[in-house]
Amino acid sequence: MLNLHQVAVTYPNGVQALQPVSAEIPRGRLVVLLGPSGAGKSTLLRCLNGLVRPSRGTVEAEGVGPIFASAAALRRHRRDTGMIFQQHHLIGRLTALRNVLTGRLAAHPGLRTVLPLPRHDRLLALQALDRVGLADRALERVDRLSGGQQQRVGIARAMAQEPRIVLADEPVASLDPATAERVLGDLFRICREDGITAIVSLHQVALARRFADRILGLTDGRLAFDGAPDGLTDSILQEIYAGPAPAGGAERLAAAAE
Ligand SMILES: Nc1ncnc2c1ncn2[C@@H]1O[C@H](COP(=O)(O)OP(=O)(O)OP(=O)(O)O)[C@@H](O)[C@H]1O
Repeated sequence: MLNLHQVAVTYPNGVQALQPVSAEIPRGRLVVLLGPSGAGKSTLLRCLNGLVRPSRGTVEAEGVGPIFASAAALRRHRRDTGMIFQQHHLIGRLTALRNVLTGRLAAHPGLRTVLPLPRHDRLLALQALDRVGLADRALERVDRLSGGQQQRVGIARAMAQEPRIVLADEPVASLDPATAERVLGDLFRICREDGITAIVSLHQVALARRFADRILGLTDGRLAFDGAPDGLTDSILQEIYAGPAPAGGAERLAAAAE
């Protein structure tokens, strides 16, 4: 379970990126964050992984409590939380397996991180690659893989961490539509199989409808929609993407609906 209570963020430059947002996300739920550029999706994800400390409000995680209460709480929460990024943040010259193994480092604090990881970790990493269909590419340099395969390695790295929660910031934004759908399908399938809570920001409404149990729609830092995909009507989409200002609204809505 993840609980956001009145979470608001104002950056030091005065930008109010998030107005008070509250949401309770039960364990295992697959949540998609939608909203136009600048709506606050990344900021919300950064609050959920502890990279941005909210100016107001609290974030609570199951088994941890308020994640900003202490350095130990934040560490515990981060250990439970796998991250997937748009540009994957992989190390190109290392093999897929070595990249996935970095997902195991958090399980070995201190000196263990400079020693070879135990066989158990290598097995977990290989299994994670197998689940995204890349076991046979385990020993290949990551920079020789396609964009979709690299993002699958990113997913495998997050899964090797054995997380309770996965946070992904536009994980398929740089992939072609067919690859994006397959990669996202893999991510949500694994999360569903393992009961992992997933919170994923996307720009594609169709993919959100297809994969999410629940959609959070942000506009101008405000939660404009919180519900099942069925409830995401055209007028709500209009509100999320077009916002109160008409300039450019129709184009943004059309682009998002593609
Ligand atoms: N580190 C920062 N310092 C100051 N302002 C920031 C910072 N990060 C984001 N912002 C501002 O906060 C607002 C929300 O940005 P955020 O990146 O959360 O939106 P987003 O919905 O993820 O957008 P995108 O889809 O383009 O990634 C924007 O106005 C942005 O310019």
